Amino acid sequence: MTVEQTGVVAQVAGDEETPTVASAGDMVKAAPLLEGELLTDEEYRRARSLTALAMSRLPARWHDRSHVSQLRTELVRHVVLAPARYPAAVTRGVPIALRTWWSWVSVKDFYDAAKQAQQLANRYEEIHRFRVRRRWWTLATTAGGGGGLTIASLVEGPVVWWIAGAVVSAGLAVTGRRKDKSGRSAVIRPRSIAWAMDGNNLVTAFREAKLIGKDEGLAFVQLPKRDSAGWAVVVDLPASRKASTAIAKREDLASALAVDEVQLIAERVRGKGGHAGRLSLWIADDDPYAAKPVDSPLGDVENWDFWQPTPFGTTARGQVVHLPLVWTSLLVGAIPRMGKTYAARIPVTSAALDPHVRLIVADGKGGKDWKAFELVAHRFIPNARAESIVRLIAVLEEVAADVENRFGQLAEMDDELCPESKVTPEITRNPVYNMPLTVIAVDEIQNYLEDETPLDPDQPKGKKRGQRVLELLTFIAKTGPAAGFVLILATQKPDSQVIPDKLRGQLGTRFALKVMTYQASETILGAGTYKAGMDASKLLKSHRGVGLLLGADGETDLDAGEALTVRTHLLHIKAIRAACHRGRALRELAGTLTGDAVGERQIRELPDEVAQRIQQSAAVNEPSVLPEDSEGPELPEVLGLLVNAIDDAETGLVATADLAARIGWDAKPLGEALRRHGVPPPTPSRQRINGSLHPVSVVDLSTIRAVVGNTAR
Ligand SMILES: Nc1ncnc2c1ncn2[C@@H]1O[C@H](COP(=O)(O)OP(=O)(O)OP(=O)(O)O)[C@@H](O)[C@H]1O
Repeated sequence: MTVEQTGVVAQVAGDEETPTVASAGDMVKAAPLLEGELLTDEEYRRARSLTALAMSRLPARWHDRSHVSQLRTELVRHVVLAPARYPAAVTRGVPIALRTWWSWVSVKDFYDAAKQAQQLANRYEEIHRFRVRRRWWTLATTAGGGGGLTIASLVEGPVVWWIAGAVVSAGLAVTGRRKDKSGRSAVIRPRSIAWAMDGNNLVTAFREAKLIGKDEGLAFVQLPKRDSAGWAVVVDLPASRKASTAIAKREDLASALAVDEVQLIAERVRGKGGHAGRLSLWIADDDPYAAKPVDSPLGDVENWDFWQPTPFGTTARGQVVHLPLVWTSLLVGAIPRMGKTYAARIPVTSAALDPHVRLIVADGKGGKDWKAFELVAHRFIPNARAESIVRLIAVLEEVAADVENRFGQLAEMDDELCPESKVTPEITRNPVYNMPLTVIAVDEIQNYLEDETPLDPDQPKGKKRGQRVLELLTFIAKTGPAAGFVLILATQKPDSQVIPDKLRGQLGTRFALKVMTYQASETILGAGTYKAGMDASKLLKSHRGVGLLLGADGETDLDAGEALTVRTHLLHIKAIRAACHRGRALRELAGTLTGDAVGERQIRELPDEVAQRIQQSAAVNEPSVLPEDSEGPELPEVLGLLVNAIDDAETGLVATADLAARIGWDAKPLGEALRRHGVPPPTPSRQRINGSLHPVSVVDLSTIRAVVGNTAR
């Protein structure tokens, strides 16, 4: 028996009766007698790594005790079925052997090749010579073999014939054996992961998933071995096969390996030692997200430096994922109750714990989820009621002015202090410059963006409040990061109407928890992510707090183009409140508690020149309104009618039939007229919109606007 202690391997002397000592009639049991050799830490480590190395050389199935019973079952099955299978295999083998012999004796390959090359007449004599020679060979072998066996049987008895028969029948059985197709049919029990990890089975799985061709194989860079609660293996795909394709087809591979896709973690090996065809697989024994979530370390820390990446969650393999947010912004999206607010609050809590961060929080849901941040927030918008939306607009205008102002200040600073026209930790922490890192968190952002109330009550057709919020957020997201502004936006309605491309494109880090459709997943993660195998609609509803994290702007350490599946740390409201109390105390000490948190609710007005610049920035992205007087003699009739029929706030796709009804036309002539006047249909031209059961013909309003704008110019 070996007892393992840290750094020590001791040998127990045996299992003899433990010595006892008699004292005053009592029998006292002495400690077991140990005999051992003391090892240094280094020797112990080396011994362990040699064992691990030796283990890794064994076939994967031998690592796993549970697999033994599966092997036993398979063996018993083969033995039981053998008496029935053997004669059948021999029977199948006879015609195959005869066919093969006939093909050889008639020199079929040579004959066919000559015929195909139209050389049969020239070659016939040669072929005939071969045929005669092979017939003689057959005759000689049969006669020789038969004669030899007859003589041997006269000497040794009939056993010779039995042996010869056994050999020939075994040969025929091998020829006629049914080549088991790999796959589930050959296995009567569910396959274990250890079984799938055996080299050949892994190659078969890759073939079945169509990740490699029938004749291709895998090169094992690291043989399958146990790695925490799962199996790890690194393979090189055949030349020209890409690891990214394998990642995109993870579900097919999981099916071929007979595991749930949540158990299969496939990653490219990058950097030194990696290349585009090197794939690392980790297959968890069980659902890695079923375990208890890890508590956030932010619950325990006294303070935090927001310049440092925030611990955000863990991967399936238990590695901690840190989220750097300076220079970038975060978008979190999911269906309700999947952990969106919990996820968004993690970086906001780390900001609350840094006394040099200015916090602006808008809670579009309006409840207690964000209330604790009122203790530290420079601006706090508690809900999405009318007065709150008006205030949010004013707050964002104040921020936009601050963004502009900071760039002016940075331009004036000496090169030593500001080498790159960007804020630095020194600048953001020094109250003299008044340029703290500023985190703007907006939960349930759709409740603000969908507000259709006109900004100016006297102009009912003018800009809507939602449009204004979008315009300001886009401006801040686009211009603000270098000046120290970070946006953290969360929504339970991730569609392109709510988060248009022009805003989403500015948010460099995206976290998609469970959503219902792959389109919603793409709205959060970005176009092309579904095709690359990133689909948050495939996440399970039981996996709260689990999402795909993608760094899309190269500013973070996250891999652009490859989302990481992360389960967020758990940070309950109680811990957040305590963190906010600590953050408030730290701010009081540093003299950085400002704004709403100390009752200073007055908001500065937006200077005219900044308002104009925001306007210009919004106009570059998309003309938000149709040209005022675009109804002129040169505007075709259909476009003239549409100018009046389309609301300024409307964007995106509209059903052609709907648009036609507004101007009293039929859909078909409208479609034809639009095409005639240079308004091409979107791709695809028929789509499901507004919950329609079937795809309907659609028109893109921005294309109409662009054509009207060009025609009217
Ligand atoms: N990392 C996590 N692990 C386990 N459970 C979590 C995790 N994060 C959040 N949850 C659980 O998920 C539930 C929903 O979280 P949250 O309130 O953040 O959802 P939401 O998406 O914001 O919902 P809603 O849209 O209704 O506000 C919470 O009860 C929480 O306990």
